[in-house]
Amino acid sequence: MPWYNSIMFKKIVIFGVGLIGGSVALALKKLPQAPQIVGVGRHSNSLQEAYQLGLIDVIETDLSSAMQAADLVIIATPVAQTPAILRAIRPFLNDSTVLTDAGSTKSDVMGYARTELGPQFSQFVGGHPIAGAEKSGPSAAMADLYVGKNVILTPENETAPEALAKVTRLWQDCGAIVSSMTAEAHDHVFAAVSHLPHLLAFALVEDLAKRDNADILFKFAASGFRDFTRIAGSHPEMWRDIALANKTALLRELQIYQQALTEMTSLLVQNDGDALHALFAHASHARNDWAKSKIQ
Ligand SMILES: NC(=O)c1ccc[n+]([C@@H]2O[C@H](COP(=O)([O-])OP(=O)(O)OC[C@H]3O[C@@H](n4cnc5c(N)ncnc54)[C@H](O)[C@@H]3O)[C@@H](O)[C@H]2O)c1
Ligand SMILES: O=C(O)C(=O)C[C@]1(C(=O)O)C=C[C@@H](O)C=C1
Repeated sequence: MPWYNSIMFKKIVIFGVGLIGGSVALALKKLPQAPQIVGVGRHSNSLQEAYQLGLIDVIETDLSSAMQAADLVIIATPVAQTPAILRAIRPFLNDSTVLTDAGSTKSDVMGYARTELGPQFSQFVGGHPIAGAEKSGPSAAMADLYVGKNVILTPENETAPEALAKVTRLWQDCGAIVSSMTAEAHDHVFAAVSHLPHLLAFALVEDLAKRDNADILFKFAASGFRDFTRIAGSHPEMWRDIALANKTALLRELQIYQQALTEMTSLLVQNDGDALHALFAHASHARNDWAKSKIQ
C-alpha cells in the first residue's frame, strides 16, 4: 500500500479561513477520513463564522497549541501576511510538519519562506489554486471550488520530495489538477492572465464611478459591463498585496496593454475598419477557442 493511503494528515492548521482556506477545509471534510481542521485568524468574528459554518473543528488563538502535532499548515491569507505568520510559527515548527500556501503570487512568498524558515525551508511547498471568485470570507467557501481546476506548485531545489508529494496529494484530494513551475515563470503567466485583467476591471469601474453621471452609466450598464467588471468586486487588500508583490511583471503587462490600446486608438482615428475587423476577428477566435478548450 502506498504510504499516502494511510491517513495522510490528521491535523491541519489553516491561517486565513476565507474563500480559499475555507474551500480547502470543506473539500477535505468530504474525505472518508477527514483530518481535524484548526483555524487561526485575524478576526475572531470571522473565525466564529467559519466554525459555525462547519469549515473548522477548532478555533485556536494560541500558536503553540495550534502547531502542536500539526501535520500540515496552510497559509491562505493575503500574501503580505505571509512573512509575519511564518516568523510567528517557526519556534513551534517540528521537522515533520509540512507547510504550504495558496497565495496568488509566488516569488515573494518563496522568498519569505526561504528567509523566515531557514533550514526548514525544505518543508515549505509554495502553491496557488487557479480557482476563486470575487467573493471573500468564510461564507464564500465552496466544497467543489477546486474540482477540475489547476493548482500550480513552485518547488525549489531544497524542497523535500515527501513535502511536495503530500501537498500534491492534498490538492488532488480537493479534486484539482496539479502541475509545477518556477515561481518566476508563475508570476509572469499570472501577471498576464489574472493580475492585469483585475487591474483593468478596477480601473474601468473606478473611472466610471468617479464621473458626475455615474448614476446614469450604472443604471444602463448591462451584461457586457457585468462580465468585464465582475472581478472588480474582489477583495481590495488581497489585490493590493498581489499588485505590489508582482509589480515588475505587472508593470510590463500594463505597458504592453497600453501599447495595444494606442494601436487600437490609431485604427479608430484612421477609420481603419478592415484592420479593426481583422483585430476583432483574431481576438474573438482566440477567446472562443480558449473557452472551448476549458469545457472539454
Ligand atoms: N480569491 C481568489 O479568487 C483567490 C484565488 C486563488 C488564490 N487566492 C489567494 O488566496 C489567499 C486568500 O484569499 P481569499 O480569497 O481566501 O481571501 P479571504 O478574504 O476570503 O480570506 C482571507 C482570510 O485571511 C484572514 N487573515 C488575514 N490576515 C491574517 C493573518 N495575519 N492571520 C490569519 N488570518 C488572516 C482574513 O481575516 C480572511 O478571513 C490570498 O493570498 C489570495 O491571493 C485567492
Ligand atoms: O474568478 C475569479 O473571480 C478570480 O479572480 C479567480 C482568479 C483568476 O482567475 O484570476 C483570481 C486570482 C487567483 O489567484 C486565481 C484565480
